[in-house]
Amino acid sequence: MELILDRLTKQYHNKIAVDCISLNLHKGVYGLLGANGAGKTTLMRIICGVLKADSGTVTYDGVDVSSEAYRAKLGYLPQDFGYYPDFTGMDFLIYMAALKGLTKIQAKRKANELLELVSLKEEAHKKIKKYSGGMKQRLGIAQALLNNPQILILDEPTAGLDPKERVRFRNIIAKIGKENIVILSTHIVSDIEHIADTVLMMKDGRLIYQGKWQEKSGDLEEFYLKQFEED
Ligand SMILES: Nc1ncnc2c1ncn2[C@@H]1O[C@H](COP(=O)(O)OP(=O)(O)OP(=O)(O)O)[C@@H](O)[C@H]1O
Repeated sequence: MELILDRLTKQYHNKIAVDCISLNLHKGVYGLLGANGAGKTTLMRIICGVLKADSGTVTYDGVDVSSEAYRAKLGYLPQDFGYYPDFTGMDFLIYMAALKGLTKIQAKRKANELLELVSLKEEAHKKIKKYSGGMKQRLGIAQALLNNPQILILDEPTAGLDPKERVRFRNIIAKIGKENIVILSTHIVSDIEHIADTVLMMKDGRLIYQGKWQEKSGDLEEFYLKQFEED
């Protein structure tokens, strides 16, 4: 299980959003930290194959990001995920499962299993427009897991969650990260300091820090703020 980013670069007009990023990722939770505009979304969209890099490659166990085989291993929750407000959580998952090629029976079984995982079983037959922000995010994670992905990409998944929802969310991610590669982006240090096995920090399109973060390394928030002090 190895995801390799090799010298990824992406430029918009005269702005370099991702600047020669190389990384080797294995099983575990990666917390991608960076201020607004650091390039997190651009990088994640490249890893998902939604956006093509100007140069560089993304491969998973040797399979290129542009291939169907790669996509089959990928789960993605974008920043602005479009839900269908009049669908129930269950209908939505079954619909998304059909789009991903599951049969009706598979879809039903998987939807039930995932609703359980994200603690939405009781709300499964409620319309999404009645869901709280946290419930929607959990449903978003569930849809990203429909194809049993080995790579799970979550773009700012904790935005707008209350503290209780954050804890619940962390527990779900920690569980998934035991067996898979999970990359989640945020600009909130406390979202990742307790669950990320590896901290990645981006600034101006570059990776300025990568590594484990433990108590003895000091205060992550302090370190993070220091990187942005001159701004
Ligand atoms: N489609 C685009 N056209 C032009 N510039 C863009 C485009 N998308 C992103 N950018 C610029 O590229 C840089 C990186 O943006 P990106 O969205 O990847 O950052 P981010 O770290 O995800 O920020 P945020 O947390 O605000 O989403 C920013 O300066 C942004 O303005």
